[in-house]
Order: sequence, then structure tokens, then C-alpha cells
Amino acid sequence: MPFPTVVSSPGKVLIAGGYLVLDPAYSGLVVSTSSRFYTVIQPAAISGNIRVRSPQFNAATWDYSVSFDPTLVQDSPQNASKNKFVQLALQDTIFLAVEVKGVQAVKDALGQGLDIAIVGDNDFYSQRAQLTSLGLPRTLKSLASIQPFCPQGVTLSNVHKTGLGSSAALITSLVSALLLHFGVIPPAALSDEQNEGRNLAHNLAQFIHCLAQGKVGSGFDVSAAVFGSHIYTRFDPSVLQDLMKDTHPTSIFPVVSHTNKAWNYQIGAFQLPPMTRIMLADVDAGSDTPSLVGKVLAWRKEKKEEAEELWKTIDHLNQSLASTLLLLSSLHAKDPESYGKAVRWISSLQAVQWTADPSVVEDIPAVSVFYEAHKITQSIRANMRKMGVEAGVPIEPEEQTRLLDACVSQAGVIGGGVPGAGGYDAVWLLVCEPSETQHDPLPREKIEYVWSNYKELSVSPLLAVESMAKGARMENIDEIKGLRDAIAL
Ligand SMILES: Nc1ncnc2c1ncn2[C@@H]1O[C@H](COP(=O)(O)OP(=O)(O)O)[C@@H](O)[C@H]1O
Ligand SMILES: C[C@@](O)(CCOP(=O)(O)OP(=O)(O)O)CC(=O)O
Repeated sequence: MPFPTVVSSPGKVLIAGGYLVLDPAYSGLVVSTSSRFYTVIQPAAISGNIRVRSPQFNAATWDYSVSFDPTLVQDSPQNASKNKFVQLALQDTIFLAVEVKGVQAVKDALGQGLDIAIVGDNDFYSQRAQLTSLGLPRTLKSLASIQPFCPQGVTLSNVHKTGLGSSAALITSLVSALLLHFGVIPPAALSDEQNEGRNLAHNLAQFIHCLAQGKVGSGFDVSAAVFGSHIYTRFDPSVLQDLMKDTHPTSIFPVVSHTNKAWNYQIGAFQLPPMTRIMLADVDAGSDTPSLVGKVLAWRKEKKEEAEELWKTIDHLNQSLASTLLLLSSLHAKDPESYGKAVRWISSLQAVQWTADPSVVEDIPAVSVFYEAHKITQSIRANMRKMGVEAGVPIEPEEQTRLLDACVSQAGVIGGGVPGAGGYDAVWLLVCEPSETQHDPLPREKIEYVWSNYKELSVSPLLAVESMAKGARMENIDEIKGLRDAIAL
């Protein structure tokens, strides 16, 4: 591969399917974000070594020595801290490369040593402090004006994350860039949608992410980082059983290979409808996802029947949300003009008013489909609240209900909710984004106003929209604004 090798991977928002997606009988609706992690591989003059740098953070340089027979990637004793995610990504990707390409090919590709820089778009980390220090209001415009890949002024362990899934995006971009660099997958693997190379990158990234986290989760965050937005059905964790043992396996390839039928995840086609936009906000109050998950699963075990009924109801709604949003895309494809009319119509009205005029409903079919999507998102919220109440955990706590109600009642807002496991820390909304409108302000601007003036909770927007590029991709460094400067030595 010519230098520099650059691969990016998107962040994620699970808009439906929290908790359910842990069970292979159900699925989740995951939207990948335009906000991405970037891995840049360049040659370095540190023979036999790999230096990894995260220039957005203080004290974030890690040196590794690589040795062969057996393949080992070890922390330099001089490293000020450990980065388990990075070390495991290097160890197991290089191990796999040796297995597939042989020791000599890997030595050649390592050359005189590698410099690997990793940066994440600003959205992955809270920009509140940055905005305050610049005296800027919490708006999309302010966020767009901040330096790309802005230094955070803290160590990685002290950063305030926004929930886009930094570790999954990081692992996926790092693993894919290394696979490309060592020639294990061809560049086309990261331009075509689904293919052998992309599937291999997925399987390896899932394995490494599980190892680094010390558990096998549902994996929707890694699969979004690899494949982009989709309807995700998880894999059976037994596929990783042999690789997750304490002693390092003698071989990884047979397990992570695309030919291994034990990988039974499913990736269903999904994207948000045209002329809409997802809006995300970070709410300044954290929740502890693992403890929420533990309690919900304990309740499900204890109250089997009640839980199964609720799971089925929510699943039915989640599937309907996916099919209704996909139907909107197909209505757009069939008749873009009529679809555009629908978006302009509903952009100036609250959802409860969208279908009030029977002649509009008849003339512009997309209007009632948008209304259906609105009703489904509201029902999903109601049922997730029920799950929270029954399990005794704050999935959509009252403070978030009030915030979401204030947003969903604005003109042109289709729906919203608490992403993933829920809690206090984030909200998502789907709003209309008409290309031209007589009605000022746009739904997006109304929401920005609600958020910036909200008193009960401190709400800060993220810049992300949906990523239309399907997952991990190879980049040209000069096409990514600010990337060259951010990684400069
Ligand atoms: N910019 C970065 N550079 C290097 N490692 C990173 C970076 N961002 C995240 N990580 C790794 O990911 C870990 C965070 O993982 P985790 O707490 O699971 O976060 P998340 O929920 O965002 O995935 C960090 O401890 C670090 O090892
Ligand atoms: C409960 C879940 O289904 C969803 C959690 O989704 P989040 O997006 O809240 O996850 P984190 O990035 O780990 O904070 C657990 C899972 O699927 O892993």
C-alpha cells in the first residue's frame, strides 16, 4: 500500500432495539454517523517498532516492539500508560497477517517501523468546555467552527465521551487500516459494500473489541463501524469461545475467516429517508450502561412471561419503524416531487396536525407514512419507559421524557428517543430537512433553539448526520479537512 494508508470508520446510534439486540431472536436499528475515527499509517524511523499516537490527548503515545516466532506485539517499558484496545488490535491483526501472508511479507510491510496516528471527529468527545472557552453558544454552527480533531487537553481516561462508540470505531479503523497495509485485504474491500475482505475485517474487529472489553456484547457498534447503517441481528457468541480463552490461540484465521459459517450475524439494508436528518445531543448527566443492562437482564430472567410479551411488542414496533422509514425512501424514489411536497407540508406543522386535512392525505401519500413513523417512535418510547419502570432502571427517565416531549412537539419533527441503553446521557431526533422552504426557521433550527434554551438539563448538540458511505472506507488524507495538521509530528 502507498503511504499514508488512511482508513476511517463511523460512529453509531442505536435508534431502536436497545436490550433486545442482545438476543439473536430480535434485532436493532443502527444508524452510522458522519462523525468518524481515522487511522493514518506512515513509515517511521524506529526500526522494528510501531509508534501509536493519539494527538488529541495528553500523554497518548505508545511504543510497541514486534517480534516473530511467535508473533508478539509488546508494550515498550517506557510507555507512560497502557492502551489495551490499541495493543490487542496490533497484536491480533499482525498475528493474523503472519498467518495469512507469512512472516517475511509482514516484516517487509513493517519496513523500518510504522507511525500510526489515530484521531476521532470532535463529536466523539464532549465539546462543551471548548465552546465555553471560545465563548460560543451550543449550536451546530459553533461546532462546525471548532478546529477539526480538536485537542482535548486531558488524558484519554479523563475525556467525556458522547456515546458514539469510540472504541468500536477506533478498533475498526485501526484493524482495517492494518489489514490493508499488510495486504491481507485489497483496497476494494473497503470500497465495495459487502465482500470477503470487509467481512474478515468485521469478524476480526468484533473479536478484538470483545477481547479488549473482556466480554462478548451484541456487537452492533462494531458492525455499524464496518457496514454503516443497518438492521442488526447479532452473532452467536459461541463463535468466539475458543479465541476468548486465557491462552493465546495458535491460529485465528479459521475463526475470523468469512468462510466460517458460525458467524451468523445478519445485516439488513437500512437508511434514513431522504430530506430528513438525525439530530443528536449529549445531555450533561452520565449513566452507567453496564449497570442498566445488568438490571434489565436480571428483571427479564425473573419475570420471564411479562418480559417476553414486552420484548415482542417492542420488537414488532421496531420492525415497523424500519419498514415505515424504508417505505418513505421508496416513495421518494417513485415520486420525488410528491415526496418533497410532503416534507415541505409537514415541516411547518406539528405531527398531530399532519393528517388533519383529508385532501392532503389523499393527494400526498407520504404524509400519512411520516405520521405513522411518528406514532411508532412514540409507542417505542412508551414501551421502553415501561421496561424501565418494571425493571427499576432509568431507561427514559422523566427528565428525558420532558426534554423529548418538548422536541417532538415542534413542527417538522418526526420522532425521537433515548439511544441504545437509554439513561440520562443522550437523545436522538429525526427531523424534516426540506431543501427549500418558505417557512423559517427550519425544524433543525427550532430544535437547536429548544436545546440551547433548555433549563432542566444541559443539552449540547453533536454535529453528526447519517453517514451515507457504508461503513469503513479508505480515505485520501488531503480530502479530510484538518487531518494532515492534526497528525503532524
Ligand atoms: N482517540 C483514541 N486513541 C486511542 N485509543 C482510544 C481513542 N479513543 C478511545 N480509545 C480507546 O477506547 C477506550 C474507550 O473504550 P470504552 O470506554 O469502551 O468507550 P466507548 O463506549 O466510547 O466505546 C479507551 O480506553 C482507549 O483504549
Ligand atoms: C443495551 C444495549 O443493547 C445497547 C447499548 O447501547 P449504547 O449505545 O447505550 O452502548 P454503549 O456504547 O456501550 O454505551 C447493549 C448492547 O447491545 O451491547
